Amino acid sequence: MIKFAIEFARFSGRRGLVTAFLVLAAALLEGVGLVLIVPFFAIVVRQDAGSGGAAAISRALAAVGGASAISQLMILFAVLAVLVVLRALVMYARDISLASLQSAFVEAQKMRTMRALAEASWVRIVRLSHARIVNALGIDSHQITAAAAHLVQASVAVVMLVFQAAVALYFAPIFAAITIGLMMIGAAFLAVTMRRDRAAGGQYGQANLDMMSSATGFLNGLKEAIAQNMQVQFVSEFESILQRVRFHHLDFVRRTALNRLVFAIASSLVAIAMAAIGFGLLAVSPEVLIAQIFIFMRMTAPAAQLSQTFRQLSFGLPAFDNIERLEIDLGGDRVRHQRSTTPLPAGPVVLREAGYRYPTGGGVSDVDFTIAPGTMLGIIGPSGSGKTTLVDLLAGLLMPQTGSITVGGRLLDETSIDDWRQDVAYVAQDSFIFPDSIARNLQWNGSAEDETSLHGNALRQAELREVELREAMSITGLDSLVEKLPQGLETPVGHRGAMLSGGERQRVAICRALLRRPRLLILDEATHALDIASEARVLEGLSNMARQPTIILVAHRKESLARCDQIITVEAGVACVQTAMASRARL
Ligand SMILES: Nc1ncnc2c1ncn2[C@@H]1O[C@H](COP(=O)(O)OP(=O)(O)OP(=O)(O)O)[C@@H](O)[C@H]1O
Repeated sequence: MIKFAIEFARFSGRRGLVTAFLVLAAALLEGVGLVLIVPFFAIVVRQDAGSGGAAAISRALAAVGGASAISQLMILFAVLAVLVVLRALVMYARDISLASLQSAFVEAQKMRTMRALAEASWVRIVRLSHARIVNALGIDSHQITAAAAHLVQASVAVVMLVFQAAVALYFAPIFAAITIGLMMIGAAFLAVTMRRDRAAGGQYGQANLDMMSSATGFLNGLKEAIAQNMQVQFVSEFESILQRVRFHHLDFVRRTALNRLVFAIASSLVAIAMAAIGFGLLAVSPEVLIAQIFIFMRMTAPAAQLSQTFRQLSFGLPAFDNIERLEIDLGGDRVRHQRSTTPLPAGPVVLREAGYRYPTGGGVSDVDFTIAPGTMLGIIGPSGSGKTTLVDLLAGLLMPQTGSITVGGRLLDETSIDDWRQDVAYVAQDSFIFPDSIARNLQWNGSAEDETSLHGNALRQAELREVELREAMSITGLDSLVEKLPQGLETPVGHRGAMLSGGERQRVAICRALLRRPRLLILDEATHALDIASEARVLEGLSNMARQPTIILVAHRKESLARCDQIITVEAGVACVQTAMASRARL
């Protein structure tokens, strides 16, 4: 909790100080209103306010012209009315300030998680379940929003309580001391309960994560599930997880409600005991006794609030721990290397004894070959032989554990990898398609803005982009598809491109990759959904491009590799190079 509080305080900075000032001002105004209760009672019951602070207020009222009880009451009402308005204004500013602080904090948390995800290495990302990330940005963040609110409420309650305790000590020292003593005992019990609440919050968080995993699993396999009538299984699994979520939540709510009930009963009993002792044993005057019991009751409210708030905070804190663990798992704790701004030199991609092995033993070793710029390299091999690992090394998703990869003579390492990725376009066999129009999907290519636009020649740039778009659409055959569609490029493609065929989705993905103007285009079984003739047309178009990128083509069909200048056969993690002639002869 202290860690969370420190992080929140550090984030809040000057804005936090202003908010704290408003919180304090609201508490002070509440306390001043409380002080006026004693003279009110004194005036109503009789004209003697006793001694101490109450008498001082009474004397002050008399001095400002309140000679009679009625005029003193009128002055008190006027002061109270001003205080109520002032307090309402301060609370208005306080609530707005608190809410904006709280949402800014949660927004910053979410952005940190998103950045950690964006900057994480591929090795770390593949180990994580998507549900964990979605859960962190959804339910966990929601819990943190609530925890931040509870932290602020707890600070407000502490300030109010301290102030009210000071007022109570001044007006009714014995009763106030008894109340503070009782609160200390309550605090000791609270510490024990908070540990239990934190454990309950952890179980609740785990149940929510399981729910998210089940939902994403179902969504990812929706088609297969429906086709095989497996919805019932998913639904019943989901239902049992929901029951767990409900159980942990209700258990916590039940315990906090019980806590509130016990607190209310105990404080009422203490108030009755105070009245009995004060009136019977100590012979305290009725107006002073009523005022003191009133003050006691007012003190119990922030105390009860404080106890509830601390419990809610403990219940919500595991979400903060989850996000922190997620960021560590994503590598958020590691120091980012300084990004290089130097483009990689032109020249071949050279692999020298490059290797990458997963802890399970899979991967590739001792890979040696050179890819000349503008050539087409084919990669073939049985399933699980290491093709994807080799491609991930070339794309810079994995760093070689042994040997090296150079581009134009420059070593691919942490300092050059971002520049290299700028030059790479990667198309997977099931590329991601956004639930938007074809045009919007093509715009998501991440290419750098053309230099000409920086010099104000936007029209020229638009013409260039138009020419490139037409060329890319013609190579991929997307032009004839778009012609047939009633809304053309503006046709929506549905969730994950469900309104397109597998081959059409691949055409969109390759077209999008070409618009990136890549230096290296990786087609990782990216044409397998096209029929042989269509695939041949796309590959022919690619090899006839005016500015042909270096192309790496991973394929299972031997026909797909007919245009390759070089073919790598990967078997059990060992890559064997064949020249074009030899490889075509073997195919
Ligand atoms: N993230 C990973 N962690 C552990 N082992 C992995 C990981 N990714 C792949 N492997 C293992 O490494 C080996 C090579 O996998 P890879 O994906 O490179 O093969 P592939 O030739 O691309 O297979 P396919 O044609 O079926 O896609 C396999 O035995 C696989 O189980």
